[in-house]
Amino acid sequence: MAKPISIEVYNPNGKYRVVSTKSMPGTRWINLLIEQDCRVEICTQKKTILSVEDIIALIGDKCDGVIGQLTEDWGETLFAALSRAGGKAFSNMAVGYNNVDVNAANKHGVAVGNTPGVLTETTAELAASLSLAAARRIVEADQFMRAGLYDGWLPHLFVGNLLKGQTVGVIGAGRIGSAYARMMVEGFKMNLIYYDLYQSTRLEKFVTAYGEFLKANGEQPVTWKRAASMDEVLREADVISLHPILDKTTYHLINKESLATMKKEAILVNCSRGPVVDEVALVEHLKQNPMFRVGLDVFEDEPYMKPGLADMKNAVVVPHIASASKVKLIDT
Ligand SMILES: NC(=O)C1=CN([C@@H]2O[C@H](COP(=O)(O)OP(=O)(O)OC[C@H]3O[C@@H](n4cnc5c(N)ncnc54)[C@H](O)[C@@H]3O)[C@@H](O)[C@H]2O)C=CC1
Ligand SMILES: O=C(O)C(=O)CO
Repeated sequence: MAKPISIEVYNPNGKYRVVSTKSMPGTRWINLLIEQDCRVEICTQKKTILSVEDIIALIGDKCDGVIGQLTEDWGETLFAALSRAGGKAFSNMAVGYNNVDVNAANKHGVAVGNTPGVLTETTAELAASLSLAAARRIVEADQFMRAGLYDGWLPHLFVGNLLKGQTVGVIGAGRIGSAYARMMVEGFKMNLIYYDLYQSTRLEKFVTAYGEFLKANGEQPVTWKRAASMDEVLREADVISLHPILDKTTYHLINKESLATMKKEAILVNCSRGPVVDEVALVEHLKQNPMFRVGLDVFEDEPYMKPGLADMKNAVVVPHIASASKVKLIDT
């Protein structure tokens, strides 16, 4: 029997009981639920990742809906528990929903929601930040400075990769991948090569128009290419950013073989989901190729990194913070 879990309650006499497994930013979502006659219970337990047992205890005997997080395993066990408690809706506070077994939810008559579109720019901006940090060796240089090792300017000190005129490769040119591509093309005048199951006509038009603008101003125009295979992107791009969904087709999309296909001095960025990259193979590749650099927001076994990754100077690692940005507050 799981221990009772601490909660904060809003609108205790509401007709529908809605549980949120975590406190979330702002109050607008709470007010919206209250307007719909919901009693809102927010889990305040000081534990970053709740277990299935913890969530079953939160659901209890009567629960109409749950708002959950990407760190939780929403499969058969939880949807069965929610359905037994009378639950009809589950909302994943995330764009990616690889942690949710939608078939199990359907089987138990629970509707599933996620948050597509709200993190497009913030995630693309972090991917751009990681691309720059890796290209210009920002973290290594920062550590060198703080260690008191800087004893004067030198022509070869922390030479990195100039992005202008290089090729950016995007794998998964959906909302986030396209936003990232636009930033890199427009911001750094990079050429684009992308691979996706679908054509991104808007992105192609954007690069064409920007190329024409540059040409009209006497500058080298940028170009785009839709690759027929992922390997084409891996072979040709200097910076490769991963933005597909995580499913069976993208699990370990980047593995020993695909890493070997990339340029020796390429930069790989992952802001999608950790298991898109075989992290053990990546660590080995980083060891063998010191000029190959990587920027990672997500990891295969979050919150852990595979052995050796933390020691690699050619890796920039941040703890899944692509969504962690503030916009002008609308409700305080
Ligand atoms: N690091 C973070 O904090 C965040 C990560 N994400 C991740 O980013 C992912 C993408 O988000 P969006 O761009 O909004 O989704 P989206 O659905 O607009 O784009 C995903 C793209 O991947 C493509 N794709 C699917 N399978 C593929 C394959 N086998 N090969 C190549 N392309 C493939 C799809 O056709 C689609 O264009 C989410 O599913 C989520 O996992 C999203 C938000 C924040
Ligand atoms: O929304 C998502 O998919 C995230 O990864 C949020 O950080």
